[in-house]
Parts: sequence; structure tokens; C-alpha cells
Amino acid sequence: MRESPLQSFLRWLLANGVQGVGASDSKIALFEGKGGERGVVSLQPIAAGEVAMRIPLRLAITGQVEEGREASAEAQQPWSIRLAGRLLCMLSEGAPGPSAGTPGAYAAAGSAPLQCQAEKEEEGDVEEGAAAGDGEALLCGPSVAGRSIAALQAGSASPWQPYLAVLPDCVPSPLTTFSWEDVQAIEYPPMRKTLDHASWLATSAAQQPGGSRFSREQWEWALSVVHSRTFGAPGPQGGVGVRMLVPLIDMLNHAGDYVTSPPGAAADQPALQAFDSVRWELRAPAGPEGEWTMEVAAARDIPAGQELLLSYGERANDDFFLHYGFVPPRNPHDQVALFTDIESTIDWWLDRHLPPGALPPQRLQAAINAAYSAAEDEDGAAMAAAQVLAAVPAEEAEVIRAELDTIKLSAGGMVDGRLLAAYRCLYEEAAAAGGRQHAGSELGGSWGEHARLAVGARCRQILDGMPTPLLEDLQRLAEWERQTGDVQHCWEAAQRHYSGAVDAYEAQRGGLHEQPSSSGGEAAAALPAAGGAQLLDAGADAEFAQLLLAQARQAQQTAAPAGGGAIGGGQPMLPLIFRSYKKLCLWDAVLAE
Ligand SMILES: C[S@@+](CC[C@H](N)C(=O)[O-])C[C@H]1O[C@@H](n2cnc3c(N)ncnc32)[C@H](O)[C@@H]1O
Repeated sequence: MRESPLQSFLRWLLANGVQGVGASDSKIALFEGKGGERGVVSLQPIAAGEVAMRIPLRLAITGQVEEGREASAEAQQPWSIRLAGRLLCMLSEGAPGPSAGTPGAYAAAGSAPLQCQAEKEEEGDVEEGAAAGDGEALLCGPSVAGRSIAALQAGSASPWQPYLAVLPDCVPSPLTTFSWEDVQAIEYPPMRKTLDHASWLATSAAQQPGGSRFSREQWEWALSVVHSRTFGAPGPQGGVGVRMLVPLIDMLNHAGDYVTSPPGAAADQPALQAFDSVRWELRAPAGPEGEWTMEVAAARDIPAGQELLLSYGERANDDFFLHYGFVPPRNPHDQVALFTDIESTIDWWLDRHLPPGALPPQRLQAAINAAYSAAEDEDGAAMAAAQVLAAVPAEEAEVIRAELDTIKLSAGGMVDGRLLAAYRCLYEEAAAAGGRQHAGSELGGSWGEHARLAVGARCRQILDGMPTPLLEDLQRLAEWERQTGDVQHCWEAAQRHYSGAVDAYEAQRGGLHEQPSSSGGEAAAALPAAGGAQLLDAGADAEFAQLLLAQARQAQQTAAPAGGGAIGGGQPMLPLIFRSYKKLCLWDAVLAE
């Protein structure tokens, strides 16, 4: 029987010195679900601290710029375009260069060159090819724009071909798979803006010199692959240094922190639990003959039959949604953008609380200056950020700067300290000048109370700008939860809590009650059925492991956050899930008024 791409991949890993998987005594195995999603499962118990897999970093594909080429056009590109371009070159030309195989920072003296499984068996060691990994590779060679990703994957002659062949041919991210309607359904303006930027990135990749060798679709695919599978080594100046695709370790699915307290309970101090079970670390060569490796070790005892889950980081849902194509359940690290920067934060306040003439011009200017400098004092990350920004290309720096400038509210109710500091200054000035007469009830009795009211008012404003009311979304999601049995997000519990709380709030305000419509059923009907999974590890006792895996998947589906993996869940509902979490965060602040 012909070997599957995943089986060839496993043999390739073994041939190249990867430890932990594919051998008869391996404690872990790869599996593939019915929907095609892969992951890693334990076959035997793994003790906390035990290394489950170890990969030589010569197998990693990096976007690193070679020494001496820091001023080249390639070095000025955002990291994702560099790495995506490298990937496409490897797929189309099959001649990876030293920079792809042995990244300078991790180059290991005396490390064995990369092995092709077939060549290893028949011809012995393979010499590394010519430098297709460097930037110029993008500028030469025939156009492959008309060829599909699958054709590129299958046809590559690269020593990395067994890895390239198992990269997903479609990453379910908004950039690649969303229809116009899906994009409209996001409702949250900052994400629409981020999506526009991601789309522009794909356009600019295709338009760079040599970029038109690949089609827009191929660039989108490569960008979505690198965004969903890249590991970033810590940079020498802080921030992220070398980014790399690391075969096998990029098969680990995500689980992170999870809010375990019921929806609405103590929003400012949610009970949390971490569901990741493994961590990764880079290891320097042990001696002159050694090489850089990446290790994955158990973060806690892992029983047999459990999926190994890695935290992709304490990120807001925006990153998961945009780059990974899923939204983690009950993520305490989600955030909502309140303002794009401190300037608009202050302007909003002034518009709302200080009508023209309320303060003499000089005093007003002094209050504004004081607010800016109070906010600046709160910007603890500014120094470190300046160093990181100086070390990355201008376009990338612009995106990072915009992100750092954004004033956010976190899912736990924490507001950016810059806003609080600025509003305290403004409040004190306005109160001293008798501004309360102008400002109305929102000025409150103390600056703390005022800040809470002001943030609540801003959140309400953002909610009013989102077309669908929260309760309507929750009704659809609760219906979906009942249909699928996927209870990780606790939508039904959220619906119960928020319908009471929102109605009470609206009644108290004398406003209209939110009226859920009955449109939820259509979307819920389109949901995928939870599927079984298949083990792929050639070295494992397949029947036993299959049983363990089936048990693990069942446990994951019945015991809410137990696995946290949520693989294959909720894809058609993704925009609705994403926007609902934003609305929950906003409503928590409104209800705290
Ligand atoms: C680094 S890859 C992990 C391996 C991937 N499952 C595969 O089959 O190639 C990241 C991708 O896996 C999927 N994924 C990872 N963790 C997930 C989770 N908790 N829920 C849903 N999908 C997840 C997403 O499609 C994501 O873009």
C-alpha cells in the first residue's frame, strides 16, 4: 500500500534525528481527525518535565536575513512576507539554501545535513542545495502562478518536501476562507481594519520584485501558513527574534488559560485554569559537535491518551481569529479596543465632558498637557518598545506601533493605565473648575467612579455601533451549543446571565429591551458534526493508541474545557463567536457602571 504523506513525513523526521515520535518506543503519536486536522497524542504517561520531543533546528525553515544582507530589499520586508516567500520558493524550486536549513543564530558546528528519506536509504547523505532560501530566489525562475498549492506541494524537489507535503492546503483563516458576508458578520471595526491590512500584505507580497511569480492565492496560502505555524525565538533586544517553521512541533494544537467561573460572576476577578500541557524551549548545542534543538516538555503529568496541547501565547482573540482560524473558549486575555490612541481618548473625553468655553483656553491647554504627560508616565513599555521597533522593518514597526498605541479594555475588566491617568487629570481639572455642571452625571462623585462611568459610556457607544444586539447573538450560540453538545464556550449559561442583567440594566435606564430575533436556527443548521480521529504514527501500537485517542476525544467533547482543543468546532459560527466575546467584554464594563 502506498505510504500517506503523513507517514512519509514521520519517516523523514526519524531519518533526520527527530526524537520522540515514530519509533516503536515513542510516547507520543500524530493523529488525524476526520476533518483533516492533525495533532499529537500521548501513548504512554509522560511525567511533568519530561521531554516529549526534540527537533534539530537545522530542520526549521526561517525567515532570517543572512549576515551582511541587513540592508537588502528582502530585509526590509515584514517577516511574514520573507518567510512566506521562502516557503513558496522551496515549494516551487526545491533548492533550499543554508539560511533555510541552518539558520545563522542556530547553526550547529558539525550538525548532520538534512536527509531526504529516500535518498538516505539509497544514496547516503545529501548535500544542501543552492541558495533558494535567500531573497534573490524570489526574483528568478519561471512563473508558477498558475499552479495550485497541492501541485506545488506534491511536485517540490526540496529536501523539505515531506514536510511541505503535510502543510495544510487550506488554513481556515478569514483572509483565505471568508466570504463577503462572513466579513460583514464580524461587526467589530478594529478587526475589519486588521483584515484589510492582512489583505494589503498579500497584495504587496505579490507586487514586490519577483513576487508575481506566485499568484495572489499562493501568497495568501503561504502567509496564512506562516502566521498559523511560526515559532518566534526571543530577540536579543526583547520582542521576537528569529521566526521559524518547525516541523512536527507545529502539529501541536492550542489550549491556554480558561475562565472557569460562571459567565458574569466576579468579572473583575475571574477564576482561571491553564489547560496547556506542554511547553517548548530552545536548547543551545551541548558542545562543539552539538547542534541547536527545540524541545517540547510536559508542563504537568500527562496521562496516556491525552492530546498534547501547547499555549500559543496569552493573546487576545483577534490573533487567534485572524491567524489561526479559531476562537479559544473563554479566553481571559481577550481585549477590546476602546480608542486608537491616547489622542482620541482625550478628545473623546473633552467632547463629552467639557463644552466649549467651560475652561479658559490656557487652563484647558494646561489640563490637556497634564493628561498627556500623565498617560506617558503610565506607558511602562515605551522604552522596551522603542528598541524592538528600531530592530524591525518600517512597515512592521508601523503595525506594532499602532497596536501599542491602542487603548484597550481586557476581558477581566482592566482598562489601559494611560486612559485612567489621563482621565484622572482631566476630571480633577474639570471638577476644580466647576465642570460638573456641564458634564452631567457621568462625572460621578470621585475620579474612580467617573473613570468607571466614562469607560462604561464608551463601551455602550461601541456596542451601539455593532449591528446585532448581544442577546440575539447569544440566543443563536446557545442554540448551536445545544445542537453540537460543544459546551466549552458556555453560551447557554452566558445567555441566562446576560439576558437577566442586560434587561435589568435597560429597564433601569428606561431604554428598550434587546429583542433577540429568531434567525439563529439557520446558521446552527450548517454546523459540522464532531468527527472521529485516526492515528498516523507508524511506530505506535495503532489499535491501542486508536482506543486511547477515541477516549480522549470523547472526554474532550463531554467535559467542557478538559481538552480545550476545540478542534474542528464552530468554524461556520466563527465571526459570530468572535464578535460575541467582544460584546461580552463591553457589556461587563457597561454593567459595572
Ligand atoms: C500550529 S497548527 C496545529 C496543527 C494543525 N491542527 C494541523 O492539522 O496542521 C495551528 C492550526 O491548528 C488548528 N488549531 C490549533 N489549536 C486549535 C484549537 N484549540 N481549536 C481549533 N483549532 C485549533 C487551527 O486551524 C490552527 O490554525
